[in-house]
Parts: sequence; structure tokens; C-alpha cells
Amino acid sequence: MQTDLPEEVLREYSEKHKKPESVNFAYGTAGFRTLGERLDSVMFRMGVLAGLRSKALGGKTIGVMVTASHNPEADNGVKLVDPMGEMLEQSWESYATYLANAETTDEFITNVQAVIYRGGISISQPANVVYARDTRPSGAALVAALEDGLKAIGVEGGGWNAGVTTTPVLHYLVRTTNTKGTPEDYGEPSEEGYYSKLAAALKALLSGKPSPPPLIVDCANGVGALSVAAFSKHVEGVFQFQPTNTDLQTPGLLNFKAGADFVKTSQSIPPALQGKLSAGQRAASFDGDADRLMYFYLDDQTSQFRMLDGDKIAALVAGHLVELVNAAGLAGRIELGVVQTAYANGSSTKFLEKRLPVKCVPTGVKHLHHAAEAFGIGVYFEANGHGTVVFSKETLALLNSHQPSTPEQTKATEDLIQLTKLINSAVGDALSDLLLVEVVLASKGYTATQWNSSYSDLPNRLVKVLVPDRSLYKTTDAERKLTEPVGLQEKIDALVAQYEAGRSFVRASGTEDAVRVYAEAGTREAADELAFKVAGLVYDEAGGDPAKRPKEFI
Ligand SMILES: CC(=O)N[C@H]1[C@@H](OP(=O)(O)O)O[C@H](CO)[C@@H](O)[C@@H]1O
Ligand SMILES: [Mg+2]
Repeated sequence: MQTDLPEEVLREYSEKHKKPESVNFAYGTAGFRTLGERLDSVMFRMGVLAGLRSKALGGKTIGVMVTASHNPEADNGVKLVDPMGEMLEQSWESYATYLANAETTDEFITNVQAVIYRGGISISQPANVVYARDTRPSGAALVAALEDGLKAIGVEGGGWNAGVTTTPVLHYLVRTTNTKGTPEDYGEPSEEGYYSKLAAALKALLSGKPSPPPLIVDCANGVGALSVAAFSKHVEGVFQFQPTNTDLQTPGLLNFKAGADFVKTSQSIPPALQGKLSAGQRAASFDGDADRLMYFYLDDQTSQFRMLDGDKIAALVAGHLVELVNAAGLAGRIELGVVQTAYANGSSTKFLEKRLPVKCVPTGVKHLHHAAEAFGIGVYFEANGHGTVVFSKETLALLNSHQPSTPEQTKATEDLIQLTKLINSAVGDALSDLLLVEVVLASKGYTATQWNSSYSDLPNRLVKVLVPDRSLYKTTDAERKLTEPVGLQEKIDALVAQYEAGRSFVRASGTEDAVRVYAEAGTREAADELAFKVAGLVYDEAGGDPAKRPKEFI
């Protein structure tokens, strides 16, 4: 049994993974994320931190995911996953940044000791870690650095390598490992267990309903291609995928003009799908680590591209859950709610607020997830397609003990129970969310057009502004208002007031060195104009170089 910090071992390994000079790392909304070639020392140190986190929790299994999600192929990143499959607790994010930025091995050891002291960690506790990576070319070497960290801190068996898989699978493995044999048992802790669980729930939910049409899925040339291929085998004859953008060999293709982020930001169809979609036929896009989902189709009348984003998914799913809860005879006994961020389309918020409680929280899945847990059933989605549904313990217990009094109530209760299995409540999950959408559409007999007709999105525009110091931008009211720089919000308000149905807000990105400007308004032209006016205002107020001022800024 380990009783002291294995300082010599740590020192030896740390010398093999030196921090690059003059780089400052920050554990942000999505963990560490930058060029893959810069991350060797960070990976090693996150191996050590994952071990410490596990020891701090008495040996519970901690997850480590090596991915940069929708970022370009040359980037990579790492995030730690807490025992129930949720994001790393906030106080530990600062430990991560603290360890990552130690300039030397000596400083690193000192910082490790400080973390042990501050976290009240008993080093003699066991440590268990499961880790995985996406398909990025830099991933294998970075995992080797991570493994050195796990060994150095004494993780049992050097950790469990789950190989190349999606972010949601890794979260599932963490949760199932930690709940095995407990009342909160979440399934078999294996990738096969994950596919089997989803497949069984899907079959139960689709039974007696018309089969959904084969679905084109854009896998962003990333790891989602592997999970779609593996899952397809479990649902033969029940559900058919037509995977595209599945090239994992050709360099440079990951997320390139493909995937959920491309669809959301360009508001257009990925080029590889052009000519493949017939009018009205729906298709879906995953992002590079398969935790985000976007749907789209071409209008039956005009062949125009129509996007069904996270807000539309939330509206569809929440509406269906409300109906099921009512049909099960459980109205008033389960509180349903939706959680959004300021980026949710104003029309979606209006639509939802008429039907159920809606909460707005700051950007970042951990905020959404946490707020959703306050509801009996909490539906949360970011507009970019990252989200899921969480069920409280009380709701799960109620569903399992409920005595329906009519066949309709029995059916609705069974469907709700199956949905708790189909949905990956640990984290946003493109595959599980896709199946959820398909089940809801099949239940309602809806086409993409019918789904889209629930409300019309307000035209919107998202613009990035490069400023010398984004840390100067402080917000309040779930990021919808700036408190600093002082006076800027009033100027934004004055611009917004000129537009019908206008809304705009400004905040510093947590993942990029930029400030984001969001605007929406009654027409496309007005939304663009408002966004570029606010962007110009932010740029000028920050003292931006007039010679470098982007020409679209007004
Ligand atoms: C406008 C937007 O899409 N922001 C994204 C982006 O955060 P920023 O803090 O805006 O850079 O990355 C986050 C992590 O993936 C995601 O949670 C969030 O929704
Ligand atoms: Mg992602």
C-alpha cells in the first residue's frame, strides 16, 4: 500500500514530460484544449491529477477523455470525468490549471503536494481511472504521456484503457463502473454493454410503430463513424443508418466541412451530403467526439436548407415527455423543466415557456446539467446540439412503483421507463440523442417538416471579435448582460432598441481567445446588421487597430 507520495517516481517521469516554455494552460469549459503538439506535459500531469481525484474519492473510478471535439484535426485536449459521468467538480479545475502550469519538475512536485494538502487527500487510498481517446493523429502519443502520469501516481493496473471511442461512451463507462451492483446500477461497464442497452431500449420503444426511414448520418470523419458502425450491428432490421463522412484515414478531414459544428456555424449542408438528400428527407450530423447532434433537411417546396438544432431537439423531446407523463397519469407528480443558455433562439424560449418552466444558465454543459438536476425530469440542450435529459432519483422510483389504471397509462409508463434507458443521462450523446429524436418522431408520426413547424427560428448571427484581453468582459444575468467594461452594455442596449425582436449579448469565450457577439432580429438582414454593429462597437471600444478591423463590422 502506498503511504507517501512516490516523489522519486513522479520526478523521474515528470522529467520525460517537460512543460513547453511560455505557454499558459487553462482548464476551461471543455478541459484543456490547444494544438496537440503542445499537450504532452499536460497529459502526463492530468494522469497524476486523475489518480489524485480518485484517491480523494476513496478509489472511485475517474474518467479521462483525450479529445478536442469539433476543433480542427491538429488540436487535441483532455477532460476529466467525475464518478457519475459528470464534468470534473469546479474546485478541481483550478488544481488542473495549477498543475499544468508548473514550470519545472520541482515546482510540479510542490504543486502536487499542495493539492494533496488542500484536497485533504489520503495518498494511501486506491486510485482507479478509465481513459479513452478520439481518432486524432496526436492521440496515441498523448495517451502514452497520460499513462506515465497514471503509473507515476500509482493508479491500479496503470488504469483501464478503453481505446478509441466517443466521449459519451467514456462517460458511460465511468458511471457504470461506479454504480455496478448499487441501486443506481446504470448498465454493463463495457462498450458492448452501452450498445446493447441502447439497442434494447430502442427496440422496445419502436415496437408496434412504423420503422423510421434509413437515416443519413454525417460522422464528421471522426470516432462517431466507429460507434455508428458498431451500433448498427445491434439494431439490424430495426433501424438503418447510412453513414457518411466516415473517412478516418485521409489526413485533415476530421471536422473539415463536416459535422455538427460545421452545420451549426455555417447554417448549411456538409458538402459531402450535397445531392444525396431528397426533399424533406432528414439527416443528422455528429461532431468529432460524438457528443453533439444537429438535424437538417431540404424544404419540400423550395429545397432550401433547414436546420433543426439543439433548441428544436429540446422542444420536440420536452413536448413528448410532457405528453407521456400526462398519459401515464402522473401529471402534477413529476416536475418537468427545460434548461437553456443565452444562445437559445428567442423563438424556442417563447415556445417552451408557454408549456413548462424554462431556466437560462451560463454557457457550458456543467451549468446546464446541474440546473436540469433540480427538476423531476430536466431537459437541457445547448443550441449547438449538446444536451440530454436527466431523471431525478424520485422520478425513477415513481416510474418503477407506479400502478397504472388503464392500458394507455401502462403503455406511457413503459415508454417512459424505456426512455430512461435510451437516454444517456451522464452527458450529451449524439447517438443516444439521435435515437431519442427518431423514437419521438416515430411516436408522433412526424416528418422533419412537421417537427420544424413547432416554431420559426428568429434569424441570428454569431460573430467572433478578437480583443487584447477577453478577461475584461464580465457578465451577469446568465451572461446576458455585461457589467464590465463599464458603459458598454448601455451602448449595446441602444443598438438593440433599433431592431424589431432584436436581442444581442456579448461574452468572453471559455474555449477560444475571443469575445463572442450573438444577435437575433426579425429578419436575416436585421440580425446580421445588429451583430456586425455590436461587433464593431466591441472592437472599437477595446481599442482595436482600425487597419485590422474586419470589413464586415459596421
Ligand atoms: C456559442 C457556443 O457554441 N459556445 C460553445 C463553446 O463555448 P465558448 O465558451 O462559447 O467558447 O464551447 C463549449 C464547449 O464545447 C460549449 O459548451 C459552448 O456551447
Ligand atoms: Mg464534442
